[in-house]
Amino acid sequence: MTITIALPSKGRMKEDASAIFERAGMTISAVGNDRSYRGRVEGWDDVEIAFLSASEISREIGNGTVDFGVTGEDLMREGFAEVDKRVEFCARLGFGHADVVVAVPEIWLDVDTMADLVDVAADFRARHGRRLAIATKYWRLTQQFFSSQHGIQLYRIVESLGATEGAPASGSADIIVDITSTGSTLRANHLKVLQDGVILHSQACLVRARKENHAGEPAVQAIIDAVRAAL
Ligand SMILES: Nc1ncnc2c1ncn2[C@@H]1O[C@H](COP(=O)(O)OP(=O)(O)OP(=O)(O)O)[C@@H](O)[C@H]1O
Ligand SMILES: O=P(O)(O)OC[C@H]1O[C@H](OP(=O)(O)OP(=O)(O)O)[C@H](O)[C@@H]1O
Repeated sequence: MTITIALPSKGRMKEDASAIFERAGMTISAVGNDRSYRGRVEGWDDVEIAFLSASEISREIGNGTVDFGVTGEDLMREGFAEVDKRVEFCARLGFGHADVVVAVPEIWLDVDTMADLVDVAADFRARHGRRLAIATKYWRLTQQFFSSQHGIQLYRIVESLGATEGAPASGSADIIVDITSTGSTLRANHLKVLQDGVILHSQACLVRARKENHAGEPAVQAIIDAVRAAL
């Protein structure tokens, strides 16, 4: 059986992902020329590498079209409901750290916690004639956190495809749910993270698609063991 591992072909996780495999004793070389989207691993003849973007990798693992991948936990949890039934998070790799957070305008002086936001959402329609609007590209994580965990039902998600932090200032939304690492983009846009507003601490993970043909396949466990030993 050939085992396919999807690794980032570009973007912020590319270099660190390759370095982990190198340390794991799995040296990757491109098949054909340097711009090829296929690779192989020296000494591991039954393993092939597919180079994809981090977001494509999460989709391919969730659909089971690749066996393993390196991608952000946020992308997996946003992409698939009940993701732990579909995939196994085999290892947290120690890079690509970012938090998915709820952030509100700094000038909302009396809003510091999710409980405060529950009150704001409840009053919003009476005060403003419409529901609280949340800009995000993380609509699944937002719905789980607001509706299931905090019982907030009165809100509207405004899907954002970029520059989410600008939405409150431009008036297209009241608050945001987005990723932050250094916090500088939030500060530049006069937004603050709620004290209990971290939805997910994300980082790059080695993720395995739960596939029946993995049982009894020694190379599957060998890959997991090699990567864990490299951490
Ligand atoms: N400062 C950051 N901003 C955004 N994502 C970050 C940051 N730090 C780490 N990440 C993580 O990087 C991953 C996204 O990486 P990247 O933007 O390279 O991939 P992508 O979404 O596939 O790229 P593209 O949008 O170009 O297709 C996510 O898992 C995210 O959590
Ligand atoms: O907390 P910080 O360190 O400021 O990082 C957070 C910002 O970085 C990312 O945007 P980026 O400009 O990298 O582009 P992207 O959304 O295309 O990844 C992300 O979408 C945030 O806007």
